[in-house]
Amino acid sequence: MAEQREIKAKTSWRSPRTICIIFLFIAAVVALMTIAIVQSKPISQKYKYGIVLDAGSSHTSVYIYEWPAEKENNTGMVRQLDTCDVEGKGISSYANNVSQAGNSLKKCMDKAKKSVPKAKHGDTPVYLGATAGMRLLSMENKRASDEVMASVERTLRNTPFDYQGARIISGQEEGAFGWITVNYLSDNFRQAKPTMGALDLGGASTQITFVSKQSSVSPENSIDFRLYGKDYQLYTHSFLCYGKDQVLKLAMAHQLETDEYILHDPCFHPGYKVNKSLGSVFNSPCAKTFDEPSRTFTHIGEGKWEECRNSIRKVFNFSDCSFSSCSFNRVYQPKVEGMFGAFSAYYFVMNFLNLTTHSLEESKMSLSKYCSTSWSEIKSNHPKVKDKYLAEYCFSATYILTLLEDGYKFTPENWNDINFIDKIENSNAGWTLGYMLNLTNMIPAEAPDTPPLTNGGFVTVMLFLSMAIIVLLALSCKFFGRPSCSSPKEII
Ligand SMILES: O=P(O)(O)OP(=O)(O)OP(=O)(O)OC[C@H]1O[C@@H](n2cnc3c(O)ncnc32)[C@H](O)[C@@H]1O
Ligand SMILES: [Ca+2]
Repeated sequence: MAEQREIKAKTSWRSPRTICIIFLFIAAVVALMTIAIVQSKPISQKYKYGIVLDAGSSHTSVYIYEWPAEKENNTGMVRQLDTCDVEGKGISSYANNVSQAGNSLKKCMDKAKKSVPKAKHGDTPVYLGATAGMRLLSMENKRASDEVMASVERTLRNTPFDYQGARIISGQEEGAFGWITVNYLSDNFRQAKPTMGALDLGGASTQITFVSKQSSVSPENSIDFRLYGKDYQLYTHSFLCYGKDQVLKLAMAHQLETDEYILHDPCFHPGYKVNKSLGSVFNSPCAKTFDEPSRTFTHIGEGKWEECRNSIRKVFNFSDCSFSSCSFNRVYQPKVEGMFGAFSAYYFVMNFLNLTTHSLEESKMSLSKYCSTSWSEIKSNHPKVKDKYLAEYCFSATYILTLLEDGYKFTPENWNDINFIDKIENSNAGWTLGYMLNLTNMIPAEAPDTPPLTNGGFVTVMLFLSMAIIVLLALSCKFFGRPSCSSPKEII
């Protein structure tokens, strides 16, 4: 009897050992469930979408972005899902045929309807930003510019997407959002890495944006951002009329001042000879208007690189500067610092000429040789490239080198800090992604909360707790000696 009582006392669930095991068991189960709830996010990946139309001076592109719905504040999460190049020229070319401006976008918007899942159409914001071509049109003819914008707005409102606006963005915004894009795609914000500057060369304007330690003496060139808990002071400037199409007009207009009938152009290949209308040069507010725009002149190539560079230098004013330092045209610019990403026409041109990894001196030598090559040889070497692009590569690359070296003051020593880039992680470098991230509040000023454990830590804790539960279960079986825990043989 006494022995039986002793066994009973030993196996009683009130014994300190049993209470301890039960307590540990409950604690382990509670801990396991709490961690699972806190750590786990919904496993099904729900995506969100956004569409931005880049209505540039030379053409319009539609960019469709995608990101996991529950991770929108994590940088590096938005990716470019699809793009569509609108057929024809930029929307500013529809000044005399405004209704076609909106119609020109329809094919690409139909493509966007296929890229974004139907159920998400209504929740997908669509934005249109117009750049330098429309800035010039609005200076020249405000009414035509308003009508073009109204026409594109009508088309976008007629899509199933969530229309959020169509506007002409400022040069400052264009520069700053290009900088946000390249640094977001390089994950420089979240990792607090040094940022890279952004160089954008369009058809009608060009932008330079970078973080400078020198405090800005010119408020219109300065933008402050707080991103992911870090302050950034940006220097930015957009030069209207210094995109590569407008600068070509400026350079030709300068040369036509001496002879209005024949233009012997050192920036075009020997053997190039084309009759052009004066209007094709003087039809922009960037170049003075001419009295007889329909009269023609003969454009003759000479292929002399040194002379080409000298003629391009004439479109810059390097002399007057009322600040401690200037780029050109009396615009303040601190010394360039750090790495740079150069995109759009910088990339198209330097990539075509295989100059993206050359030093400054090598680029000059190579370009000098290329410019002196005859037009017939150039054409036969590149039968598939558009004549307009092909004829202009010598001019465009000479302009790029002059802008970077004489304009922005890059030197042979820091030339290789410039990376000529098209895409980063499959997304195009350009202002559109930064614009959308800003309008959807997807880059927070402060760093967002991170999960309490890393994935590795989470798995380790879960494994440990699971093993603890199994051990506790085994122990409790042993101590209570309950039949359900015994082997089938023992039960029999
Ligand atoms: O920023 P803005 O000034 O409004 O102009 P854009 O947005 O239309 O300008 P892009 O960057 O699209 O293009 C810049 C220039 O490069 C030209 N371009 C585009 N693709 C090219 C290629 O493959 N080779 C040479 N030039 C090209 C284009 O015609 C423009 O003159
Ligand atoms: Ca552009």
